Amino acid sequence: MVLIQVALDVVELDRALVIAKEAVAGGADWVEAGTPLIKSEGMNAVRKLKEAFPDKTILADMKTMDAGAIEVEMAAKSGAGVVAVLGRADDIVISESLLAAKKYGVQLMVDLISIDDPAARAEELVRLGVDLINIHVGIDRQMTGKSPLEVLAKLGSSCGAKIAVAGGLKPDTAKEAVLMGADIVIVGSYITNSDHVENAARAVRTAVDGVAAGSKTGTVGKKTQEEEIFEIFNRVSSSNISDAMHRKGAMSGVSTLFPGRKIVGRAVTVRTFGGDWAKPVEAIDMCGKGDVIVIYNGDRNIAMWGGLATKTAVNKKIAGLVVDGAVRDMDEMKKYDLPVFAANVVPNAGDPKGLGEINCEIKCGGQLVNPGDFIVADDSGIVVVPKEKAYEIARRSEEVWNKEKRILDEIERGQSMSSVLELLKWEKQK
Ligand SMILES: O=C([C@H](O)CO)[C@H](O)[C@H](O)COP(=O)(O)O
Repeated sequence: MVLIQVALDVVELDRALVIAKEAVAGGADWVEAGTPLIKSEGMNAVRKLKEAFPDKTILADMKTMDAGAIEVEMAAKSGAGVVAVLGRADDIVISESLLAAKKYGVQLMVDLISIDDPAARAEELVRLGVDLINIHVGIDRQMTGKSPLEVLAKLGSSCGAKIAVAGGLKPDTAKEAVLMGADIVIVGSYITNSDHVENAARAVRTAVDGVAAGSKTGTVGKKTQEEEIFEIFNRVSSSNISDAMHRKGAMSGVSTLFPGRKIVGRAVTVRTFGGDWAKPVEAIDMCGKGDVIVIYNGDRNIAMWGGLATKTAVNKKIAGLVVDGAVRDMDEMKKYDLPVFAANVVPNAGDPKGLGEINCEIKCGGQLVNPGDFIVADDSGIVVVPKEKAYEIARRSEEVWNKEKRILDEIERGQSMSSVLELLKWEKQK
């Protein structure tokens, strides 16, 4: 039977115990004290998990790089049945860890996270006596689109050890991993950030067991990164994205004119001056469906956009308009289905002189915007996501969104925000 290991990558022990209970109820076999939990709570996390689940295998994800014997001993004596060390550690560390594992009657899992040639390292590890290897793509690399299935595919049919797979797995990709030979699927955030942990664990269990029962399975429908970016940005908020960008990227002094309307799209940039509306209007013709016109006007007291331009933009199915400047004809714009974000609304407009340019780097709301950058704008504000980082930021903002959903769930269950987040414990030490 394929095993499901729930990875408790949370820092609060109380939350970890609650999540573990629900995950086990949903079908998880092994319970992992994740590295963040171990760093936060030490071996107490392993002890408490073993106390709570005496019949379950507890894995301590130590990510050991040195002093393997001591770390394996520590985890084993605390109740771990499996201890995870890093495959990047020296062979002597692996050998010492294996000796300690045998001495204390526990299994050793060796994690191939960030290994350049996983197939070659797996062979070396098997020669050292390792019999459980984790094909793992870490959280940060996942944000750049890397998948453990790609690594698993390179490993070939068998490397002579049992194979665990970890790294952003969900029911469909867990199923793929089993189809590709995985013996253990390790699932963290899909389960731990779910607002219904038991159901999430059960979805993985059903997917995995379905393969064992020979259920038909197609390959995972691979969305393009662009499709994933749009799907995520349409779901998360500008606040989530700002958090994912460590509070970078948010415009100032520009806000929505029509509350409740959201923009997600790629920027067509325009630089113009003092209300000159020639380039802004010409830019409409250069937009594709779903693009966002982003304008720097340099003067917030003379309009360079109004009702006629808005109607033209709607005809072109443009996603929205963001203006570091003024617009006018609110009465007309209200009739059209175009989200508009601006710095000011005035009745006076400039002339079509043709100064400025289209699709150059501009500053809008204090933020640099380049053609093709992603713009996400909602009632909380406007964030600019550089096109070259868009996939990573989308995935990170999805993580933020998932975590907030989980915290909200606990607040809805009656806990206070400060207790859920253990604020007093994590305040900067005085
Ligand atoms: O080991 C892990 C990661 O390095 C954080 O410690 C995770 O447990 C592992 O990646 C599984 O978690 P997800 O990737 O969130 O499924």
